[in-house]
Amino acid sequence: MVTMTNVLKVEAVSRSFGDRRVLEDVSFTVEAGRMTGFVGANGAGKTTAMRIMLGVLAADAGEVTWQGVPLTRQLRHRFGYMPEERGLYPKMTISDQIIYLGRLHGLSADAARRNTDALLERLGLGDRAGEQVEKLSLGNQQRVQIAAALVHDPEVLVLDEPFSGLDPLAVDVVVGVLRERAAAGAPVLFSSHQLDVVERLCDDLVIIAGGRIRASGSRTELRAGYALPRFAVEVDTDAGWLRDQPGVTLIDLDGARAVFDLAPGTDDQEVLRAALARGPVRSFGPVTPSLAEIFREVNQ
Ligand SMILES: Nc1ncnc2c1ncn2[C@@H]1O[C@H](COP(=O)(O)OP(=O)(O)OP(=O)(O)O)[C@@H](O)[C@H]1O
Repeated sequence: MVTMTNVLKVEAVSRSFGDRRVLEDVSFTVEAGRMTGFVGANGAGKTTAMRIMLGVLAADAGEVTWQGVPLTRQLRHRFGYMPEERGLYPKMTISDQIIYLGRLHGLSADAARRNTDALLERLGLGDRAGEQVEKLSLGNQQRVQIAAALVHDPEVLVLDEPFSGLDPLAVDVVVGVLRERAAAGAPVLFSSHQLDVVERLCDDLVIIAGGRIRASGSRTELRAGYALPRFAVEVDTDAGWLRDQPGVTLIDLDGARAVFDLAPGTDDQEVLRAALARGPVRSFGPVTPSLAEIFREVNQ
């Protein structure tokens, strides 16, 4: 059962490099059983925050807790971490490498082999298991990185750009694997620049810009919070009459389809009735902003 304390919590974390403040009072939570997308422009501070979460880098202030307990080396050992760049051993075979990492995390030889075989199979690398890592394409090396993060059945997953370099089919496979981990109760935090993937995948979102958290919460809440008073309508004939409709600002008109904003206090049903009075209405409703639109607004 997921309890309230089953969260990975970043609390008031700040970090500077020299006199440059890179993270400023950063707080957010990653809840068990949920996929949390961490998005921000280049240099926003995602990698720095993730490195602090994994103890690779110290915070100047603030702390990171798991189930209410400040992170220790021992606790972090039970985490799965995919850094932006992990040095894989180029000459080692893929399976030896993953087994080795599993053993490092305390798995028995049997368990390490079993998990490695299953993961490599799942990630589409089953028939490459005996090959050296350096012989793999970048995308396949990325799959090995994912196997490396997951081999010890971690309690918590923190993944920096797990989808970069993957083709769309590989993205789907990795999405499936991560969803399973979340469904089994792990909090999963992942950063990505592929907003379409984040939009499809995440339950919760954390948006960072210039080292500060600009928005966080469930994807549904965030989208609702940023919803503009914007509507789309599709009718059978030209929708140009909307120009003269009180309270309506036409944003886009494409023949029978139109997107428009409503002035505060204007009843959308009034506009619908006006449309119906002119003939059939095929669709009518508010436009929910995409993650890309929210992201642009936050970064303005
Ligand atoms: N070791 C370091 N020394 C000095 N500055 C650093 C160091 N690591 C990161 N920075 C700076 O901190 C800022 C945040 O970098 P970070 O890598 O966390 O961003 P990011 O959001 O992960 O970016 P990207 O999407 O490009 O990977 C950048 O301005 C970067 O130059």
